[in-house]
Amino acid sequence: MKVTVVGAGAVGASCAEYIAMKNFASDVILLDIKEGYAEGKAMDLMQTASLNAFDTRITGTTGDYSKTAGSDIAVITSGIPRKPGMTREELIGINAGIVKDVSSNLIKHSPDVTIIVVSNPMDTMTYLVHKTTGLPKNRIIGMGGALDSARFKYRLAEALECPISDVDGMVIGGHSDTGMIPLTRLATRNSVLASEFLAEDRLEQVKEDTKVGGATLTKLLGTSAWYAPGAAVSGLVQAIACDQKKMFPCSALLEGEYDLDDICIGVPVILGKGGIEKIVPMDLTDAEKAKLQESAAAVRKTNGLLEL
Ligand SMILES: NC(=O)c1ccc[n+]([C@@H]2O[C@H](COP(=O)([O-])OP(=O)(O)OC[C@H]3O[C@@H](n4cnc5c(N)ncnc54)[C@H](O)[C@@H]3O)[C@@H](O)[C@H]2O)c1
Ligand SMILES: O=C(O)C[C@H](O)C(=O)O
Repeated sequence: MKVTVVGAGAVGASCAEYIAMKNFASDVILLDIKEGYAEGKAMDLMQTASLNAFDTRITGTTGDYSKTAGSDIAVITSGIPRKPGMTREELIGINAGIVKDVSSNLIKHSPDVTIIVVSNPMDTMTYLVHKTTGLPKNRIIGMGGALDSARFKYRLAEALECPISDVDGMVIGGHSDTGMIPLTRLATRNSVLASEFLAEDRLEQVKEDTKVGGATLTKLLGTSAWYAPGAAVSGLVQAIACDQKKMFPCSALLEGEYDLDDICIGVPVILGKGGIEKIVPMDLTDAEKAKLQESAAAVRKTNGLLEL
């Protein structure tokens, strides 16, 4: 199993590290345009192999796509991250060109690849890859909801004063400060609804803290987060590589599902060796349906800025 990670920055390197630590891939290729950067990150990570007991070979390259040839899965993390006070949508001007160029180079060398898009604004970058590459829709996946759901569970456990392993919850919708939809109505602690333990205003606070999860970290760190994003991507990669049939909310191209068409946005999907093997329908309330339509309208507005 060969996995390419484009962008050896904060998220790319974290993602490569988590993939290696899980020890399911034979090769990880790290590619960056900054001279020597990916080679340096790869060497540093390889020097953890004996310490962390993994056999995955991590190889770095400065822009040589021939090294990525025959990749089963590729992760696109190349592009600029936001600074405090910015929205993800403001990154479109620089990142759209990078993502378009990178995805076309990847496919030239790995025509059967499954692409996971991480670069922001992620839903729009995922849509861009659909519009410009011609890859089948099941093989283009945007990562956002897996991360947002992990942050939701963190906030739920904080409010419930319980271990994170006790809680379950999911975030659907656009990967943006305003577009995320943490499904508080369905959140549970060991099958008991979170609403049995938490007052409505506390659940509302959990929802709001989840939505600004990325912005909160960006303010604290001066740039956006990388540990949880890297871990979330590695989970998606593993589900595909190991044909796990695992369910994650991911940005998927919708063609009528959830009453949405020609848009990539976060909904629950099953990931296995076929990439997105199924888009899972959900019984949403009218209010949740309306929120999803509102979130989609915002994603469409950003998609409208693409030069396709
Ligand atoms: N979808 C998500 O949930 C999520 C989570 C975290 C970060 N992100 C996004 O991921 C992106 C990367 O974030 P980061 O913190 O790793 O940034 P970073 O600056 O640390 O790393 C980005 C890397 O991309 C490289 N790069 C730029 N253009 C390239 C090209 N054409 N080819 C190859 N490499 C190129 C840069 O040299 C740099 O090393 C940002 O757009 C960020 O907003 C998304
Ligand atoms: O917040 C960001 O800009 C990066 C990423 O989308 C995140 O949610 O951590």
